[in-house]
Amino acid sequence: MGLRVVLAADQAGVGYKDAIAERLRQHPRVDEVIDVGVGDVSDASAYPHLAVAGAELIAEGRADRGIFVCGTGMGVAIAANKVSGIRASTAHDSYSVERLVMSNDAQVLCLGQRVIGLDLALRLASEFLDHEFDPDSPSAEKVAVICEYERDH
Ligand SMILES: O=C[C@H](O)[C@H](O)COP(=O)(O)O
Repeated sequence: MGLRVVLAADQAGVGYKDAIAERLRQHPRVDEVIDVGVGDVSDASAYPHLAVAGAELIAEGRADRGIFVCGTGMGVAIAANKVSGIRASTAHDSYSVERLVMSNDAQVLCLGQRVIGLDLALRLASEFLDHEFDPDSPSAEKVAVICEYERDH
């Protein structure tokens, strides 16, 4: 089965979010693109509303991965990480995107529209979906520490 990918952005990230949506509809690993908004640049909803809405879809098992965009990629990451079970980070280079999945088993990649160019954002979004966490790798027990903390607090 392919991936269900949820996209979210505030008005500072909606341009890249829409471009990524178009690109991901052609991605061989993507079955479904779920867009939680904002719909256009006139919507001034604050980034935490969109990031939390997207992260909740993943936490509820209704999406597999998320790509969230704001001005820097940092606000949506901070907000998404407040949703229990979600691991999200900004990553603006290929190596970090690879390790975001392979080391951290993150479900959400966050990008900053005011920080990187569109071509790089599109490439990183695609690469993020090409990586698959190995639950038998040595990284798994480190991720488990995060999950245990969340469960116990
Ligand atoms: O992290 C926050 C985002 O970059 C957001 O798009 C812009 O937030 P600001 O208007 O508070 O700078």
